[in-house]
Amino acid sequence: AGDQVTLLNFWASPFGMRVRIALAEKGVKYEYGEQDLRNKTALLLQMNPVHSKILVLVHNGKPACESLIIVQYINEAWKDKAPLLPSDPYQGALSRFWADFVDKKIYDLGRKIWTTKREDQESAKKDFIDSLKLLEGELGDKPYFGGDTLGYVDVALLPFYCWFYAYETIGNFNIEADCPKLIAYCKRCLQKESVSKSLEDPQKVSDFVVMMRKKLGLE
Ligand SMILES: N[C@@H](CCC(=O)N[C@@H](CSO)C(=O)NCC(=O)O)C(=O)O
Repeated sequence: AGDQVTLLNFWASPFGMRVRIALAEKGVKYEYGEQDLRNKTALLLQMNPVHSKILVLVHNGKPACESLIIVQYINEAWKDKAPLLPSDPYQGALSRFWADFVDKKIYDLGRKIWTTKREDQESAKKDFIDSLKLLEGELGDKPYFGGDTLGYVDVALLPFYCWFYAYETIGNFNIEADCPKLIAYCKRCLQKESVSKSLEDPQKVSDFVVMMRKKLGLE
């Protein structure tokens, strides 16, 4: 029998979408295990005992945790197609730098936009746009961050595109107005099936965030 691959995930998680894109790029079939984060199963706690978070990739019974580590694992475990990282060490370091930048900035600033109000939200919006502009500059005129094919940085960043509508709705701003080239890049990448089938519907994500804000007493 072939590889036994299971994903312990939460549908709206941009981290989960990263791994879904990577697995699709590699053509790896997997079982999907949606997790209820308010009522974590023994399996999730057993597979990620340190953070007890999603997502976890379980490959032949062995768990891998942390989305960017999982994407690198996928790239090494299934080498026969769609390399996600350059073989050149320096280019690899640059890719890891920008994926780390996404990890450090985009999730936290995006979360700040929907969990704060007034001046806190305004400063989060500014920092968020500043971060996207840096990424837009790094992309330049390349089709993908790593060059001619979809790679590690694209996998790290693209999932957040389906959260942009939620950020814009709650923050009352327009990302495309400030970062037209980055939005054009996101839309172009969505034409790839590995991306379109891994990202969730922006309206569904936005509805989820509004529900979370109500639960947090922010609306
Ligand atoms: N750095 C990790 C983040 C995972 C995470 O935040 N998972 C969240 C849901 S998605 O926002 C999670 O599992 N939260 C549940 C909890 O914190 O109890 C990664 O890259 O995989």
